[in-house]
Amino acid sequence: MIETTPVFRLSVDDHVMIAHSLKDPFFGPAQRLHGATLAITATFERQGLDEHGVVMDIGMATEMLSEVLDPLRYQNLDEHPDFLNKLSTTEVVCQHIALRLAEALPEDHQLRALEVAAEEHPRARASARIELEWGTASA
Ligand SMILES: Nc1nc2c(c(=O)[nH]1)N=C([C@H](O)[C@H](O)COP(=O)(O)OP(=O)(O)OP(=O)(O)O)CN2
Repeated sequence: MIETTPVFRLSVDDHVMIAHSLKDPFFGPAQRLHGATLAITATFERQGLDEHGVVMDIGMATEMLSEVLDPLRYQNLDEHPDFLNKLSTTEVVCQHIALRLAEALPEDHQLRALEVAAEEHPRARASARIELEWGTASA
């Protein structure tokens, strides 16, 4: 009989509309200013469940993701202070959201990782995963 405590994952979704330009010849026409609607999934991971039988409360996870996305909504990332002198690729946006979520977690979160995925269009997705150590994040 297998007795290992499972790793559980809870995911919540949201979306964010942004504009940006990717100022590197690598990106061809996307060097010009263009818009994107990113469908965001945040996944929280925990070994075992808490005393309520959950990874974390869905309402709390949904609210945290929404609050982290609020400063990005309808923004031109070329002008956003957190993306100055950065290429705001989907990967970099995922990293940014993941770090902000990690910072927003309560100190006693007991999670072991979180992951943020962004769907740029139905055929392209990127994600960033952060391993957590009880309140501290390592990228
Ligand atoms: N790994 C990534 N590659 C690209 C990203 C990204 O965020 N991560 N972003 C873009 C553009 O912002 C845009 O989403 C797509 O631009 P496009 O020129 O249409 O790029 P494609 O690679 O889809 O198509 P091409 O055949 O290269 O024109 C681009 N890449």
